[in-house]
Amino acid sequence: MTHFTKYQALGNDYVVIDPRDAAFEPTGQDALLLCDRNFGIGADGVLYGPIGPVDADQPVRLRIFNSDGSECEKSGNGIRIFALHLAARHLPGVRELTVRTLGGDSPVRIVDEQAGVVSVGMGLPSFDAAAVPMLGITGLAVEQPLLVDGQQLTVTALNLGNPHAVVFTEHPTRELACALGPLIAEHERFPTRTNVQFLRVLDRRTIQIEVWERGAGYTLASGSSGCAATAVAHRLDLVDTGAEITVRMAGGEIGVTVAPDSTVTMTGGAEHVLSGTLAAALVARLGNHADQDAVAHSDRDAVAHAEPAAVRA
Ligand SMILES: N[C@H](CCC[C@H](N)C(=O)O)C(=O)O
Repeated sequence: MTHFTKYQALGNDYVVIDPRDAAFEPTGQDALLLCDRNFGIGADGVLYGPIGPVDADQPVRLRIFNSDGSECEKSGNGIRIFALHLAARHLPGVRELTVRTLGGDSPVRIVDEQAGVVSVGMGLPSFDAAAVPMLGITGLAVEQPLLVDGQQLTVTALNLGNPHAVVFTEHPTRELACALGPLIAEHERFPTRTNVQFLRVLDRRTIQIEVWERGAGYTLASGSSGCAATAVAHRLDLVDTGAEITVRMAGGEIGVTVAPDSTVTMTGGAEHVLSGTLAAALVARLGNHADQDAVAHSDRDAVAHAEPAAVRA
């Protein structure tokens, strides 16, 4: 029996596959199928962990996949969700732990398990173009011109474990995110693609963003995006240092603090939505099973081709 759980954080939803419940380690193709809202469970991404021993004093390993099957280095909402899963299943009563992803180690504090409130140290942003990576410039990727579909935009790009590109706008809307997001996310100057935020600073303690995620498309919220946008507003001295900045997103709000040394901390909610069991026929198509037959492959191809064009547009 392969069990899964599903959580959402401000409408950004993740399927959690726990190695204790699953006889397979998901591949990108598996994530694509699990995230498919028609052929699978439906989610913006898949979290696979804890990988290896679980000990509150040691970093706990997590792999993160986007809904297009790509693996990403980090997810702010994903780490908060994973922390709640760990607290519920593996580390009852533990309030502080470290989550290790491809994007580095994130210190986590469970502020209120009942309410699902978790705080995550998201690290130090790097605005160095080489670190983002953003091609075509040397030095800082701050307020750089970017030609998108004949339009000259100004973007500030940064790496916070994963890549982000922030565009200021007076009117952050879903329509704008869906129109320009994919063009920036897939722009040739971002060789590893990028998450994209459309940012409006409302006052020195409040910002608003709309998000186009690399590998997932339009999402209602993104933790790392909220942190990236706050870091950009902070870099340009538009928000206060050391104060909790409220980040408004379509699915809800998180709080982000930029410390005097520029490290970023995020606090926000998440909740367990459902637990379920994957059907045996579906499980047979997941993981690196030696017995996969041609039918299983063609099924998965069908799912891949059924992905909405917008996801990879
Ligand atoms: N939803 C995530 C972002 C996932 C990042 C992913 N889309 C990528 O870097 O490819 C978050 O809350 O931070």
